[in-house]
Amino acid sequence: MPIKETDREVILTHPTNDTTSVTILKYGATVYSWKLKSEEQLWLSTAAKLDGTKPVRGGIPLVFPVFGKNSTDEYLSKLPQHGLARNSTWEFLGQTKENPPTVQFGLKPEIANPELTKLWPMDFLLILTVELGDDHLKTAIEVENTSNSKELKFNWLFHTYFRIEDIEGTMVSNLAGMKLYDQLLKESYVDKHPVVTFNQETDVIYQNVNPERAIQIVDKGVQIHTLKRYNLPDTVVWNPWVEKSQGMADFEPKTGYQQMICIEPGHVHDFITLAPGKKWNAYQLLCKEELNYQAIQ
Ligand SMILES: O=P(O)(O)OC[C@H]1O[C@H](O)[C@H](O)[C@@H](O)[C@@H]1O
Repeated sequence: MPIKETDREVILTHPTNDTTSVTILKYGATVYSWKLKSEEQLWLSTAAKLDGTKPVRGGIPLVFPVFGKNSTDEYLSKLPQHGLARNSTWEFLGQTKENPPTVQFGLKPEIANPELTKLWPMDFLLILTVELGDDHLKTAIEVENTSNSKELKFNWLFHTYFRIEDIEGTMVSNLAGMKLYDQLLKESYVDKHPVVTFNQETDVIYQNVNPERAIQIVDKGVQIHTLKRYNLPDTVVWNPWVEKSQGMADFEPKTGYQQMICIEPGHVHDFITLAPGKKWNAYQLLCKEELNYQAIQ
């Protein structure tokens, strides 16, 4: 059976290769494992909570309707960091395609975390589509404003934790020349480095990253992950390094920062505003590709 549903999660196995699979927790509709030919592609903390008591530390948490902690909007400012989608149990809507196996999950205020919808009383419908290819994983989101009178203002982001061998031997390509906001320095500048490398805590938001650029994670000259995006202009690059990892109770092992890098495509630099009845769509596609330095023209 290519699709297995339990109370807690949904597992898709590729019909022509049973060593390729994806596991999605209903809590947060969080993809927490993606295996390609038996090899795990995503990082998951060994202390991650999978019981719905906390957002998952690892995999692909979904960030909506606000990225980070907002301090200006009347309602969004009341929500916890990264909003309510990752702390709500989504409804499994079933399978929509046999091959590549594709499933959908839905979230609306009636089933979302009631403590949080009380703070942000908006009408919305989210549909997450997860497609497991034999060589890719695509996660697509549709946001619908189901109100007939009020605008819907939101951010969206796929908080993707990639598994890597060694952060100090890792480079991220094709972000060169992009403007970024450094969340630690609280400063904006243009990144002129040909590739991003890591030797300390990193928390930056690249803005308006050309949609045709594939972001590649390169380990000692070898491409290990390629990330493509549709309708997601911003990209957050995050590694907590030593001290920040120490401070996160659900981040284990404490040396785990060496084996992970978050590359998070989203729309977070400003808000999307949807008129009543309108829909907005976006996706990320994770795959493997030849090295292609598009940033160096
Ligand atoms: O600890 P969390 O709420 O899951 O957030 C984890 C991280 O998410 C993003 O990458 C932000 O840019 C970081 O500032 C934040 O620390």
